[in-house]
Amino acid sequence: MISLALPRGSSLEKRTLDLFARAGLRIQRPSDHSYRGTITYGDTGQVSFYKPREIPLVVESGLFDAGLTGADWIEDCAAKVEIVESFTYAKVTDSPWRLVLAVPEEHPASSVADLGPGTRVASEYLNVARRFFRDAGTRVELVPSYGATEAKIPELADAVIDVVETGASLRNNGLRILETIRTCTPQVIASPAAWADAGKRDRIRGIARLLVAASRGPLRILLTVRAPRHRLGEVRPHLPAGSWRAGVDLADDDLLVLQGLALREGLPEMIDGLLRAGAIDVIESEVGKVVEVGP
Ligand SMILES: Nc1ncnc2c1ncn2[C@@H]1O[C@H](COP(=O)(O)OP(=O)(O)OP(=O)(O)O)[C@@H](O)[C@H]1O
Ligand SMILES: O=P(O)(O)OC[C@H]1O[C@H](OP(=O)(O)OP(=O)(O)O)[C@H](O)[C@@H]1O
Repeated sequence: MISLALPRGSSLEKRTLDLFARAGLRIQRPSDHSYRGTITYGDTGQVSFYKPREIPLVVESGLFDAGLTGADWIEDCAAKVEIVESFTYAKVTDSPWRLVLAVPEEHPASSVADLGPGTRVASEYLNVARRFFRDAGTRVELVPSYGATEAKIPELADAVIDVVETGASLRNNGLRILETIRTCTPQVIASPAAWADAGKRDRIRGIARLLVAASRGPLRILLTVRAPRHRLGEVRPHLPAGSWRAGVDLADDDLLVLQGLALREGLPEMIDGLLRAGAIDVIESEVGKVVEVGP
């Protein structure tokens, strides 16, 4: 039986649960306010909901076999965990978010080196901030923040290190990015103890594989193409890479049924090419997930 720590809160909880659902990994809990539940994957595992910043430590210590949280908190905790997989969703977009150093629009600095000693920098990510300024050789005063970090300027701070996803929060608070410290993604992590256990490692890998399949599936389309056997040579170069022969049309031995996974981008041109090369029709089907065997 496996135990998982999943993120609680407005930023990662909903989209993480959506991903598990699309992966076919059923998480059940009595209500959205329950912090404990179960996951069904072969047998039944335990799921607990923790704040993203706490997850690296409860996984590192082995209290949980695995977890999912933001790379920013894994780095801030300097947690010794196995990074099993990364995804690209954030709170509202499907792109990585960034940890940035930001200052008011009118601030004269053009890089971190321009911040004078005694500059007050508010952040929730105190360890990342400490390492960043040490590496930059800049002495500042770090001010702990517990959220709404941009609001600390001007009373409590002169600059912030905070999360940027769409940039709306910085814009709305009259701030601009001075330096990007790192880009971050949600990551599946495993405890060193669970990773050393072949049975648990297999389970964690299996879960990660299904999550990857569910996150990539919707980017692709399954194309089913019917083409006369004698036109195969012309049609083949227009098929998606890695296509396969699915069979022969029941009504016509000379008609091949071909299939392949195509990316959504460039699909209209691919279909035009197939029809021009001799295909008699092309069927597009939505893909749920493509589970690949992996390393
Ligand atoms: N747009 C975003 N804003 C804030 N955090 C984000 C965003 N997108 C992804 N994240 C990531 O989600 C995690 C949020 O952690 P945090 O402890 O701040 O919880 P939260 O979900 O924002 O909590 P709350 O609901 O209390 O605001 C971090 O890893 C963070 O970087
Ligand atoms: O670039 P954006 O898309 O605007 O996203 C980033 C903002 O969102 C988060 O704040 P949140 O609303 O979660 O409040 P908090 O700071 O209190 O956690 C984060 O702390 C940033 O302020």
